[in-house]
Amino acid sequence: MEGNVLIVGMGLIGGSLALCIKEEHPHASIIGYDVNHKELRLANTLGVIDEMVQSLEQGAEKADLIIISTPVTQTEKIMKILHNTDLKQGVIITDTGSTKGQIMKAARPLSEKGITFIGGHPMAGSHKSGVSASKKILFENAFYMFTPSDSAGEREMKSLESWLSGTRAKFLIVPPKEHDELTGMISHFPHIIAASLVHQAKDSSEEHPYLRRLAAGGFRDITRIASSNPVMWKDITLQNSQVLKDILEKWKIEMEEVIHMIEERDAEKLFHYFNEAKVFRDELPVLSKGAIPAFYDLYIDVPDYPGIISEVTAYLAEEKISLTNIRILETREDIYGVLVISFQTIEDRERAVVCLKEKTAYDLFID
Ligand SMILES: NC(=O)C1=CN([C@@H]2O[C@H](COP(=O)(O)OP(=O)(O)OC[C@H]3O[C@@H](n4cnc5c(N)ncnc54)[C@H](O)[C@@H]3O)[C@@H](O)[C@H]2O)C=CC1
Ligand SMILES: O=C(O)C(=O)Cc1ccc(O)cc1
Repeated sequence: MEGNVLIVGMGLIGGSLALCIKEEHPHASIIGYDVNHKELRLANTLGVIDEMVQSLEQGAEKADLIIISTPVTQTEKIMKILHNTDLKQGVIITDTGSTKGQIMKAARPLSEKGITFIGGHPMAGSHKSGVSASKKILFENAFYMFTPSDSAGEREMKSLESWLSGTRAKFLIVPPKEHDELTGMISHFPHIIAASLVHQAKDSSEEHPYLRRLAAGGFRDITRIASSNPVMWKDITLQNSQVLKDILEKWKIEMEEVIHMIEERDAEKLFHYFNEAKVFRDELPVLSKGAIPAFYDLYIDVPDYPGIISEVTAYLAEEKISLTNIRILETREDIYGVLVISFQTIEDRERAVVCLKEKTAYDLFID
């Protein structure tokens, strides 16, 4: 497709979408705008955008597609500004916000003016933020949810799907209420729980100086999302507040029940509690991307000598296998540790196994 695409908010998601659109539609012009001039200049220097503008209006007036990828409270403000801006006939406005109910309410004045707004939410991302973390493959095979407003017809939906076809995501239309209930449960609520686990561990670390070192393994993994952008999560929590309050009330009751099982030393109920969770979790699809992206870990039992990490990563680099994270698990005092490398896809991990089996004699484990 050809035309001008304005991306407002040149962070992780805006940058990744810019890369996807440019790859699929090389003749389109990608214009970037961000209140953070440093981030905007970086997007330009990295070649993520073709042009930068100094004001929202300057970019909006010439855009055929406007993508708002800012924290959700800002998205509402930007929609108000766009409502009062002279836009091109036929422009499509979409967003990438993690909440949809309040944003779709804010879209009504735009629809009443005949401007097409299609709510959007790519269900993939990372705890990292900023344009330097953006990647073309971020949304591959992930769900991308749309909440079209009344002003969006089939033609506009098709046009937006074409613009975004380079994401290689699976498009899905859902009503805003259902969107917020679903994401509240499987994305927003887990973020609150991850943050609360870290808070409890922090309190406990004052009493137990070893805690920081022991928390370096599994605890670090299950709380990874607590390292996400706090501004973004403050906004999401405020916008999806009713859904989250209801879930947290249920969670409080469930935790009371767990306390009761422990006090009563009720082995059978405790067994069922863990077993039901295991059965449901084990049945979840493993190969598709969910709301919280999966990372595929490979454990490598490495000997203790300097330069071991660079040796292993060099083998992977030779085969052009990209990794997303690397760390040492220090679970025992007497051994150097296990090297854990995370990959974004199961295929990358399989290639890494083949490569390391060929080039080293280290034991490899997959969880
Ligand atoms: N991070 C993630 O994994 C995912 C995030 N989202 C949603 O996408 C949106 C963007 O998230 P990220 O890219 O991760 O955030 P980010 O923090 O990487 O980027 C946001 C950018 O928006 C800019 N910005 C803030 N207010 C602005 C304004 N008024 N005008 C112009 N620019 C402004 C910031 O300076 C920043 O560069 C959020 O609404 C978030 O809920 C959706 C899916 C995944
Ligand atoms: O980093 C992670 O695992 C995430 O949870 C990414 C994410 C953040 C916000 C979303 O609305 C969707 C996905």
